Amino acid sequence: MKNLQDILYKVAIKQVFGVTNIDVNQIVFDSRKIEKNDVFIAQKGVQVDGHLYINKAIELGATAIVCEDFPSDKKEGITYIQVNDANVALAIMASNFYDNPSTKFQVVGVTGTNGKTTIASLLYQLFHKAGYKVGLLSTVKILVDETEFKATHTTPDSVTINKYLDMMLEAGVEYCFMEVSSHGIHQKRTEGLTFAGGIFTNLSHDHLDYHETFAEYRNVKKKFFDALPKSAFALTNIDDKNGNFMLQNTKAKKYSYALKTLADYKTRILEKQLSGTLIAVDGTEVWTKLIGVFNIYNLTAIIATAELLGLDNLEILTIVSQLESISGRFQYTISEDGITAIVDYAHTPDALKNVLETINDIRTNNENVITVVGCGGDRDKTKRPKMANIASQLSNQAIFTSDNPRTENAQTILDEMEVGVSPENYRKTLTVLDRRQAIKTACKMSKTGDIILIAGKGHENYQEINGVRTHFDDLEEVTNCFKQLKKN
Ligand SMILES: CC(=O)N[C@H]1[C@@H](OP(=O)(O)OP(=O)(O)OC[C@H]2O[C@@H](n3ccc(=O)[nH]c3=O)[C@H](O)[C@@H]2O)O[C@H](CO)[C@@H](O)[C@@H]1O[C@H](C)C(=O)N[C@@H](C)C(=O)N[C@H](CCC(=O)O)C(=O)O
Ligand SMILES: Nc1ncnc2c1ncn2[C@@H]1O[C@H](COP(=O)(O)OP(=O)(O)OP(=O)(O)O)[C@@H](O)[C@H]1O
Ligand SMILES: N[C@H](CCC[C@H](N)C(=O)O)C(=O)O
Ligand SMILES: [Mg+2]
Repeated sequence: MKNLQDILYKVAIKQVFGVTNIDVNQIVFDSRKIEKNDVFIAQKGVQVDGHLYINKAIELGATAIVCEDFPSDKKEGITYIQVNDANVALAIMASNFYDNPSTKFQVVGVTGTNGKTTIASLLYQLFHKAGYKVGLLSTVKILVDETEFKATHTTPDSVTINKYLDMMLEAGVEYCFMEVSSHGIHQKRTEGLTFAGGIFTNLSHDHLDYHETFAEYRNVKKKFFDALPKSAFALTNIDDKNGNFMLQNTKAKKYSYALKTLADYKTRILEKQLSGTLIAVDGTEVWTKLIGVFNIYNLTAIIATAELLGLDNLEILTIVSQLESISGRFQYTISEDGITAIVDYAHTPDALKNVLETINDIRTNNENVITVVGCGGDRDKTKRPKMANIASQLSNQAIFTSDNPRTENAQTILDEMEVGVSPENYRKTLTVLDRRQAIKTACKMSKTGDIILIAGKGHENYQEINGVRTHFDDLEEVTNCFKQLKKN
């Protein structure tokens, strides 16, 4: 139980009806989860308006309501609090409820279109190997020291974030690395948190269904840096054309990293292979198992962050050479016949282009690159033709298939992808609706030395069709195909 007055500290309140000096059980924003003496926050969502569920919440036991508009029929004995922005109020209340855990240890946020999971997870690994207790909030999983929890979002809602930060504190965690998605910033899920630092990776096309324009998407990302406190560091990739823009109005101490431009932290690539990359950091040569120029950007951000958080330089570089790649990020397996299959979470045009360029860069002979790729349903439709164009342009064979059609018609998604293929590349493309069959087709079409890229799902272990998720794992599928082919 917490006193409502205490958890309302710093919330911009417009009007109060009833008493605030009462004890509340939990902060809940979904009426279906209300229990006795909870406080219900009514959010104006994307699908529905939470204000419609105020009375339902009261029926189930809510004693206090936080909302943007007062209902016309206020119930006796219930406290109503009117706020300007229910999402902000929720975030501040959630932080207060757990006694502001983010102020008590170092929380670092990573934002940008691609590379958030990679950077946050590798920072977790690095600090863990350096002997610290670490926390992670990522697309793939949540880690409280070594205990793993399932992630449902890249950036969870503010109650969930603070709940895990509190658990981390209890477990003696000193550093937490978390992904900060554009949806998260826009829906104020990270409002009220005190960050020790912020990292910008890059900005390219994604989520233009939600943010409508690229400028709006870019401005949302910038807001994360605008809100950083003076005590924090703000680290940006200045090789990215929006790198400087992100830090324009931040109060935090500004730092930059790059591979090309002059920057505070700079890395040079010396040698690229399928087994890893040789890099030079401040004149020291380091071998890393990570592959692809984009991953060297990620690594540079990681090295800079570890330094900014006070780790010893030599220790950082020693650990960097031991870092393991993240599940579903350029994860590869080689068949007995010498066919390489790479599973990668590239689900944006830029990521797909980077991964295919990396593959083309490291392949040593004239073997074929076969790409299996799809685009998610109920997501940015303008990505579809672009991704199909990139896949067909940069591969010898592109097989378009399904990737979580969700509530959309899977064939329609494929039709929308195909529109992006230039006429000279038509002959290199094929559509196979069923992802399992598409992977099988790729395996059958390949011969020794060929590289199969299976893009878009990475670590995901499901395929979502019409709201139903069934088990599906790209790596598992291709491994099975390899075994089958061997038998035949
Ligand atoms: C588009 C989007 O971001 N939606 C998020 C949003 O849901 P919503 O606005 O649709 O909610 P809604 O259904 O309209 O309901 C509005 C309010 O009424 C409440 N309600 C609703 C029904 C009811 O019976 N009672 C009730 O109280 C809801 O709890 C909610 O508070 O708020 C919910 C609660 O926090 C989120 O779970 C939900 O994430 C959905 C599931 C989602 O898929 N989000 C994705 C797009 C997302 O956030 N992705 C980013 C990563 C993107 C990336 O960078 O790649 C992420 O951070 O994960
Ligand atoms: N720095 C980078 N620049 C461009 N592409 C990258 C970078 N890092 C990773 N990628 C590509 O993007 C894919 C997704 O990487 P990652 O999961 O780290 O990104 P993310 O930002 O967490 O994505 P999400 O928005 O889904 O959480 C990778 O599989 C790889 O193809
Ligand atoms: N965070 C991204 C992941 C996309 C992954 C892809 N497999 C898909 O389902 O579209 C999103 O929710 O848009
Ligand atoms: Mg992620």
